[in-house]
Amino acid sequence: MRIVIAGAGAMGSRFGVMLHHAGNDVVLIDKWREHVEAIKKNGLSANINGQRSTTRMPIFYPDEIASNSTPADLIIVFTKAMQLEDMLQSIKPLLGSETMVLCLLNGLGHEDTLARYVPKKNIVLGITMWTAGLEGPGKVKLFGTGEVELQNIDAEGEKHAKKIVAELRNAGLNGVYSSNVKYSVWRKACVNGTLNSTCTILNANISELGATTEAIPILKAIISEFAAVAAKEHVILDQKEILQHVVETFDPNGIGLHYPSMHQDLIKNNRLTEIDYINGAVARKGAAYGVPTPYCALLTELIHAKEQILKAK
Ligand SMILES: NC(=O)C1=CN([C@@H]2O[C@H](COP(=O)(O)OP(=O)(O)OC[C@H]3O[C@@H](n4cnc5c(N)ncnc54)[C@H](OP(=O)(O)O)[C@@H]3O)[C@@H](O)[C@H]2O)C=CC1
Ligand SMILES: CC(C)(CO)C(=O)C(=O)O
Repeated sequence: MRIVIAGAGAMGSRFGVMLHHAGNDVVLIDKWREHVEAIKKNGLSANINGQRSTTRMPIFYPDEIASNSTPADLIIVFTKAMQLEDMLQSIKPLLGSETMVLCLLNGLGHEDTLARYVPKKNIVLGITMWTAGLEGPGKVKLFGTGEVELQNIDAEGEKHAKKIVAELRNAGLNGVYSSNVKYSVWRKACVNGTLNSTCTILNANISELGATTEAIPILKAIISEFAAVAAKEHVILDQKEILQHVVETFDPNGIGLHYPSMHQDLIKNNRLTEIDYINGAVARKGAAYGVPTPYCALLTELIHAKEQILKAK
């Protein structure tokens, strides 16, 4: 399969490396200059569960995409939520009538952005519990395990979405076809809504947060706000099962030692965060539906305040 990874940061690098090793023709697109130059010169260096290896894959800046490029079979977008629109604009030459676009970004509402650039029959939406971190330009750290749940958003796309699941399984990425991706997205948003902003404010990894006596009451309160807002959109969340799913992430032998991507963005890299697409989205929707969301609203304000204190860009 000719696969383009649009946004080859931490997660794009993970998916790029694993899909390349499974025999796909993988091309990376990114705009972080030092990272792109390092990969062009030395390949992508990955520390995979303690074993270092180098993978050579073509990488381009968005402005290097020629207007007469051959369309990709599959484009996996892996920017931050607030960068998605710009990326979709840049990759227009790679979008053919048969090009499927898979979006696994954290947060809510990406299908609306995608639908402005991609026909609905070609959009595949999903979530992932894989993790990844950048060690520096051209260097990624890929620890632990994970899976991908995905589904076409239009009935016409089902055959293609199932083919993507097979391709992800072949690459060891543990693809699963979701029968209700809207539910999967809200369930994953609960994971990010409980872990990402809290670990960022507390400067803690997931296990450290989980070991505090405050963790469970805070998690329960946040999940109940997500559930009340999701119900207004006809998605009925199983709060007990979701709490259990989040508690499982505390395990240090799983992803417990991971610092959520929001922590990597703000504390490690001084970057703006995706808070407006996670707790911020729930607070906004809550206000519109008349549903109180005090935890989500406060967490959003605290993260924005921290972005300002740290002068994040
Ligand atoms: N990291 C993790 O463990 C996990 C992350 N996620 C989600 O996956 C998504 C990606 O996260 P992550 O990989 O951590 O993010 P990164 O910041 O590591 O990677 C995003 C990359 O895309 C590049 N980029 C953004 N916009 C453009 C553009 N218009 N043109 C070209 N390149 C662009 C960025 O460049 P630049 O740096 O110059 O902006 C950056 O290198 C997010 O939604 C995140 O929440 C989900 C599960 C786990
Ligand atoms: C790994 C996980 C689930 C942690 O919240 C994540 O999605 C992230 O880091 O953004």
